[in-house]
Amino acid sequence: MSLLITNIGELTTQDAERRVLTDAAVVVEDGRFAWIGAAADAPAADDVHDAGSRAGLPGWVDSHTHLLFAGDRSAEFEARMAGEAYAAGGISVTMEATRAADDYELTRLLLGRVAEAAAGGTTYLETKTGYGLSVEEERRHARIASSVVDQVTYLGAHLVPPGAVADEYTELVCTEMLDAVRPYAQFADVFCERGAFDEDQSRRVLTACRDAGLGLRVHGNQLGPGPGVRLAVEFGAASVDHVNYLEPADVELLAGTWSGWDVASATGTPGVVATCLPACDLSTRQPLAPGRELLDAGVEIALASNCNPGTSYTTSMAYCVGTAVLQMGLSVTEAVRAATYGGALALGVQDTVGSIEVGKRADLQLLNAPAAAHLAYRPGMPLTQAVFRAGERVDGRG
Ligand SMILES: N=CN[C@@H](CCC(=O)O)C(=O)O
Ligand SMILES: [Zn+2]
Repeated sequence: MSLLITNIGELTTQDAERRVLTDAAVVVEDGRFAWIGAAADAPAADDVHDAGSRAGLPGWVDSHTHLLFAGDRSAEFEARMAGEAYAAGGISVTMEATRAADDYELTRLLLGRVAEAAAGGTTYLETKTGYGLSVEEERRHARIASSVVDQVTYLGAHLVPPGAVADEYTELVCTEMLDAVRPYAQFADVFCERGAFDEDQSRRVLTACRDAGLGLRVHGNQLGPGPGVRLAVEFGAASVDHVNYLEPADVELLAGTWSGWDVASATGTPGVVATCLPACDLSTRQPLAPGRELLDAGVEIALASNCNPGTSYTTSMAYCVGTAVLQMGLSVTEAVRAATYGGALALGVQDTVGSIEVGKRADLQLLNAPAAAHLAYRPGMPLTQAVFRAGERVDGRG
């Protein structure tokens, strides 16, 4: 079966030339883009979807989420809005609630959040463990997550659970817990921050997970300057996430990892992606990550929702894109790229998703708007009209 999506008023491809086509069409065959061009030249297909002159763009690639959780932390949020600082310790509140939820309940909650993300245009999703924090619970969460999302990141090193001794827990994360989660995960992560894991503990986690064959990422420089970026670069991590407090040396280190990459043609060897999480920054009252500075230094950035109950309870990538344009100094094109191709780079799947190119998975969203600029021009409006993942509608409206 082939599908022609035609009458696309503005098509933002995010291909190597960053082409934006007008009056465009795409043909999908076997779940992949088989043809892209002017609507007037489009070949026939078995099925036709008329986009009604709407704007089309790649589906969002959300490269940083913590979707597997139960419980509510709105009181903690309210306290923060009244002036309290965010502290890593809140993670244990969610740990308790999540441990208490059975498989059925956790799967139901996860599916609901994935459906919400899809309705908002997300077509590729990563999620992390990190609310289990025991061998059996981390295994259980990884198993459930792997049956629902595209990629699972092992985050046993999210918090030293209450009552545990930091060095003993770190050893568990590096041995028995890692073995238990390994079959379900593609990446590993560590929350390298004051109140979570220090530099030495983070290095032990990254070493063990790298030796177990997992790709690496780091939660770094979120609550203050620290060693997160330096460690991510040292270990050749795929991404370092948060990056709110960067010293000039951190930006330089990150830029150095991109020396073998040609930004203009998106070819070469990718470096360490800096993942900015604007919804989290606003919800924790941290300075917004310096996305503009990073781009200007030649660093590829990603935008992600960081959906979690503590610091960022939203799956809305459109909100992140709008904020990046309105408050971080990115152009609409740069923000859309960071939320699509940038996310794909952070997850190592840029050859498969993240742009509209022949051969890639047919992940595309249509907006109830004539141009992608409306994402920032009309902030907060529910603009997503239709979402295709591998050529199939996933927005629940089709
Ligand atoms: N910073 C670490 N982990 C999450 C927050 C987790 C929580 O507070 O529950 C984040 O990415 O912001
Ligand atoms: Zn996170």
